[in-house]
Amino acid sequence: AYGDAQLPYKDPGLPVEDRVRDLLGRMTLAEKIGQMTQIERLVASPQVLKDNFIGSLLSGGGSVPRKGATAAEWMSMITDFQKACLSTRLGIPMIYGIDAVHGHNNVYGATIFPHNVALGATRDPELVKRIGAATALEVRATGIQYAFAPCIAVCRDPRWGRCYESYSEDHRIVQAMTELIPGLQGDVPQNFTSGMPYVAGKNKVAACAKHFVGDGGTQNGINENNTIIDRQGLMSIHMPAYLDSLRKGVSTVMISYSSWNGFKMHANHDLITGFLKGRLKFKGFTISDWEGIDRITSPAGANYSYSVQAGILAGIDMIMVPNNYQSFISILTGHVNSGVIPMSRIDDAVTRILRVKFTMGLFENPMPDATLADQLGKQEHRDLAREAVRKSLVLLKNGKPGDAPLLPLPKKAAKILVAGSHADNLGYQCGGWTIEWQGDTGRITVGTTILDAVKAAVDPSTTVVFAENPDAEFVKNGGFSYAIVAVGEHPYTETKGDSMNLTIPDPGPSTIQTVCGAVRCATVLISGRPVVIQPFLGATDALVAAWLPGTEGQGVTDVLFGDYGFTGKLPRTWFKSVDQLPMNYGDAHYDPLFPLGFGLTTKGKAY
Ligand SMILES: O=[N+]([O-])c1ccc(O[C@@H]2O[C@@H](CO)[C@H](O)[C@H](S[C@@H]3O[C@H](CO)[C@@H](O)[C@H](O)[C@H]3O)[C@@H]2O)cc1
Repeated sequence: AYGDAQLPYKDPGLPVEDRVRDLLGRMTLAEKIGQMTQIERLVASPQVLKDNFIGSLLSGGGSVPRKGATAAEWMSMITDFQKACLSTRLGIPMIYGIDAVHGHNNVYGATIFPHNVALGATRDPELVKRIGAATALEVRATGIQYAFAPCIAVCRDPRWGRCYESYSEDHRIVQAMTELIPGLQGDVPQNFTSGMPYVAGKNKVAACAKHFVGDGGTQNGINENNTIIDRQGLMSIHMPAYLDSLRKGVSTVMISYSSWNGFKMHANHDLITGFLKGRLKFKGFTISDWEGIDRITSPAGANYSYSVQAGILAGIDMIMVPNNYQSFISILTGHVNSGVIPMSRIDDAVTRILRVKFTMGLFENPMPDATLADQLGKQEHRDLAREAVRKSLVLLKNGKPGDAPLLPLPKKAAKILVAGSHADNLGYQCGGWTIEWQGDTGRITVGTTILDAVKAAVDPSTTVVFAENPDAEFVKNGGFSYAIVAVGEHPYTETKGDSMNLTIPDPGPSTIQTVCGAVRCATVLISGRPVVIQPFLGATDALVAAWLPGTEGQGVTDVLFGDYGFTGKLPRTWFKSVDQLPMNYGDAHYDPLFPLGFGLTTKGKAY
């Protein structure tokens, strides 16, 4: 065999397309299919990667080398897998993907940024770009080169369990927030051709616009369900952000579990091949969702042979299997050998995958860069997250009718009460997709709770009392100058978050009634979406929609105490009743409690 130097595909001086063509021409069918196969780390081993020529791995939600694993331990895992892939005949490096959807959220000690709904409330694309850049560094701190972000769903019904992963009900806001892509990947160069993949090197990561297309439009917000809308509606609401993503060089597009008018997206050749690849000229690679092709049939997996055929022929290039890779590989091999799937489809998929790997420099820098390990949870990133929290909070009420505004609160007071289930719970304030797939309760990682932040913010002479759910006597007799009450939703992810009533769990509402019935109070609502608030809206003096702020709770107190003013604007309509849903800005029956764009302001010392 040639030495490395003589292998054209290994020559970084050659144009990417020449390297792709040379390498593709050398590959066996097994090596090609291996590149199209993404497996979960839990079923991977160096031997499995070598034997099957696997081209990609992932961590599903919560899938970590060890609970609390350090950056070094992550890098060590990636290094072992990569060495195996590089030891194969052609030495094609693997790409490792993970859901870094609000920071590097699977990883202990990572900065956890506010979820997308909060970022939509900031109306600040430049901030989102900076978040992307910080996230890329923290992902690279673990040796990982690929993030399954941004989710550019346009959530049209807050009953959807993933609505907090959507920047807004307004596609224009979602389009603006695709700035996360150049943050993650780097800015595309001059004379860039829309649709080509782009990643600016080893401090950046490949991004993934998801979930193509119409994931946020399912009926009644039922996860993975059916988006019933005409073509004009699909193209005007759910598609625009994909055009922005392609113009910004997004390297991959993940296909949605949902259906469009009863037709599974994972089997939709017209939209994947005809529109995304044909009309929009997308040249990166498409990737299925987790068991996405299995779920083409009902029940899932009922006919995996058909699932493989339909998904690959629709134009999906990489399959997030993620576990039964032997079955996937043997069935796909059979389909090619029998002519059910033409080699040209396989070559198109592998061409796209190799194009991304060559473009991002993976052949030149396949291994983790240990010098980036200290980027994980870096204070500079936490400060950025704190800024994002400040800018995301939406002030819905500030003082009862006839009363003076309550906010900003004085830092100097004799004694204040902090109450509520979400006041001292880092897991609750981070929400789903944090450390565990479904999120968790308690001090799950490094961060600052709202209570921690209040204690740090107030004057040293101010006594801070915490009571999670105090009784009326306690509050009445406590001599408190005012109270801060933090309550809201418990963490959820995907289907587990689907809700038909959108109420917050007890004792949230009663905690508000009890505390605010006895002392002037500011309620901080932790939720992934608008929820039912009428039961306590009259009782509270002030009400702040804080969404899912993440680890940097000081962003909340920065605006509560007036160091900064409230500037956030609702990225979603706040309904009066769930019976109105779906109800979005522009609907004929639009009759909100608070409209899209609503947000009271206060003056802060800083601005
Ligand atoms: O054993 N069970 O009970 C069980 C239940 C549900 C499962 O379903 C699975 O659960 C999660 C387990 O990690 C997976 O993340 C996905 S979700 C999918 O994952 C991608 C990769 O993480 C993300 O980029 C996408 O944005 C997201 O839509 C799937 O729904 C799996 C197992």
